[in-house]
Amino acid sequence: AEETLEFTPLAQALSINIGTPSPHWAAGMKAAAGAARAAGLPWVLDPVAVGATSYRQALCGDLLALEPAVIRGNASEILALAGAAARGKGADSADPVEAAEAAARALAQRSWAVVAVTGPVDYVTDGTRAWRVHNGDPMMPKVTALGCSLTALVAAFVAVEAADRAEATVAALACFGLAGEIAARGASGPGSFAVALIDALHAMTPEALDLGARVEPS
Ligand SMILES: Nc1ncnc2c1ncn2[C@@H]1O[C@H](COP(=O)(O)OP(=O)(O)OP(=O)(O)O)[C@@H](O)[C@H]1O
Ligand SMILES: Cc1ncsc1CCO
Ligand SMILES: [Mg+2]
Repeated sequence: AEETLEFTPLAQALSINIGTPSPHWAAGMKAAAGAARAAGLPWVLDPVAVGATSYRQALCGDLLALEPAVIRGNASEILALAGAAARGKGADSADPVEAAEAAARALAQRSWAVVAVTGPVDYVTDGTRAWRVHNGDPMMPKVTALGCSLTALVAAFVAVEAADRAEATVAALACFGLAGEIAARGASGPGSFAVALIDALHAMTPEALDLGARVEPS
């Protein structure tokens, strides 16, 4: 809260993750989102476990009013954010991605945001266009906070491709999922997988992403 007004304009994009909220953090999040909006910077929202508590629900309501460029969550989080019934278990999803597609479209249409629902096959929509991203590996949901990491990567992609936030989001999801596929080849469990994923992201090239991305319009 003390620094966001000065730090935010130094960035080209902002990622806000409500993972462990409290009033002091919430004030910092709102000040940062407001500073990003004032500076014309895109910002990305990760509504961690939003359906689990009324405090998170209210905080996300306040943050939505500050116009995120992209919202990235699992199916239960997107359902809860859109006001629909969700079965999320804390930060984990208990709903299939398909169950949140209509909620994602509705959320995108009533806000300015591109909405990404992640899971075995990811779904991205700007309210009009939509895509499915097939990249990923079943080891990914066994490492908590990979969704949070992905939201930060979405912010990085939006920072350099602000002209089309939806395409930037799709590319970030394909990149992260493909890195997961590469990491899984050499990993023996979630611990070595997490390390290998960082290495695979570091080694990713535009050519490898073009070859390995599995994206379809929906
Ligand atoms: N069963 C699966 N198979 C393949 N990829 C998956 C699977 N589940 C999730 N992923 C991938 O894992 C990444 C993180 O998405 P996920 O939906 O698990 O986020 P999340 O629930 O917000 O995670 P966290 O809250 O732990 O940060 C995405 O790239 C997604 O495509
Ligand atoms: C960032 C964060 N904070 C609590 S859980 C978590 C990751 C799961 O979303
Ligand atoms: Mg999450």
